[in-house]
Amino acid sequence: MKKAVHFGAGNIGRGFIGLLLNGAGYEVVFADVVPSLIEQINLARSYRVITLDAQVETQTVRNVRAVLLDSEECRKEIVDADLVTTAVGLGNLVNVAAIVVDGLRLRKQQNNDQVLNIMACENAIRATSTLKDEVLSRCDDELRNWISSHVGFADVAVDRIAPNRAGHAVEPLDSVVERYFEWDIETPSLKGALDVPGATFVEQLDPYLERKLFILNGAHATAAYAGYHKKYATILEAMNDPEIAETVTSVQQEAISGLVHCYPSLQLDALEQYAASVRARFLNPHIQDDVARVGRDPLRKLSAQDRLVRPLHLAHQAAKETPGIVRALALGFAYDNPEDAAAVQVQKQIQELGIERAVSNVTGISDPATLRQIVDEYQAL
Ligand SMILES: NC(=O)C1=CN([C@@H]2O[C@H](COP(=O)(O)OP(=O)(O)OC[C@H]3O[C@@H](n4cnc5c(N)ncnc54)[C@H](O)[C@@H]3O)[C@@H](O)[C@H]2O)C=CC1
Ligand SMILES: O=P(O)(O)OC[C@H]1O[C@](O)(CO)[C@@H](O)[C@@H]1O
Repeated sequence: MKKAVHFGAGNIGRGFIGLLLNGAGYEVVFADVVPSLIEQINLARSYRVITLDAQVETQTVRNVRAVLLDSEECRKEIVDADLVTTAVGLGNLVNVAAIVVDGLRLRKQQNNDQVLNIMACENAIRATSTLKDEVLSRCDDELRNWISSHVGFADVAVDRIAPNRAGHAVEPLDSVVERYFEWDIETPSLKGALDVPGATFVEQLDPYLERKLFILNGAHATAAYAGYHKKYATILEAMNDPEIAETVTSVQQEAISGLVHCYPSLQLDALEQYAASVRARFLNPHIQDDVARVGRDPLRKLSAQDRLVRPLHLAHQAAKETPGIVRALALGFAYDNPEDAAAVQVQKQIQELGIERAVSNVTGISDPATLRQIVDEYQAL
């Protein structure tokens, strides 16, 4: 049986990646940093994935095990794995990289000729490439050369909303998801054959990845920050507010104008259909998704290469105005949730540096006119 080591046994790890890999015939070994989660998985050896929809569907993922991230067991699991995947949060990839390097060193020592593919399923531009850089920076030349001929690092886009479990899950390991899913895998970087039923294999990932990150995640973050501003607890409540729904639609339209300009392979009609389907997914009445989950870590979400600032630049390249994204960014800077450590850091910057310098620091935006628009919008909130 093929074996996958998946780092991060959280919402998307269990509810999407683990589920699909199990369906593709892999034994899935989860690696996580939470000992109680490891114990629960090893005790149950299975878990449920519940689809939140008009017709609730419950699937059981069997034949799973778990190991602690920083353990000998975890390093050894990499020696004979066919696949390594992650869904740990972009900032945690550095910790995964350190363990993966140790595992690859062991794999090389044991003369394992079998090729391995690695995919980081994080919401970010080319997260696998980020992981690859972290891995290679920790290797000597010999290991680096071996890796280049034996290990494929394929960038991916993952599209499925796995909301907070609270309010939905019954059993401790239940994972809850929406019905829709898309997993796009960039083929040229793969080593050997990879067959995951349900995944989409593409030659060039960027259009797929940016379409998803901007039209879904950028719009979702907008709904979260606008919802928080109006004191709504969930995305559903926020999206039922016509003013917020209008801002979300504007953000999507501005992102689309930049995407069609940048990627001729993307068709306007198809993008508009995708955007409408995304708004319908946000309005799924069976999902209570907290604005705090969707808006989490604004320091990352408001940064230069992420879901709001990058589409803003693409739209500007297409000579389009961006009032929707400007408002979304202003709302992001107004997200002063004291329970979110990154939001607290953003607020600290605003207090210490003033709003204009904080916006420029966090977003990397240097154009004075754009900065002015964001600051004016923030001050008018
Ligand atoms: N929830 C969702 O709908 C989707 C999430 N993603 C991405 O997947 C990643 C994870 O998101 P969620 O599953 O929602 O978060 P989560 O918080 O539910 O799960 C993350 C898991 O990773 C574990 N973890 C943290 N650092 C680790 C490390 N160094 N090694 C191993 N495990 C570690 C945590 O203990 C937790 O169990 C994020 O990058 C997110 O952007 C992507 C698509 C959909
Ligand atoms: O996981 P992140 O990057 O913090 O952002 C949350 C986003 O990711 C998702 O959980 C899945 O794409 C969305 O529901 C939400 O927009």
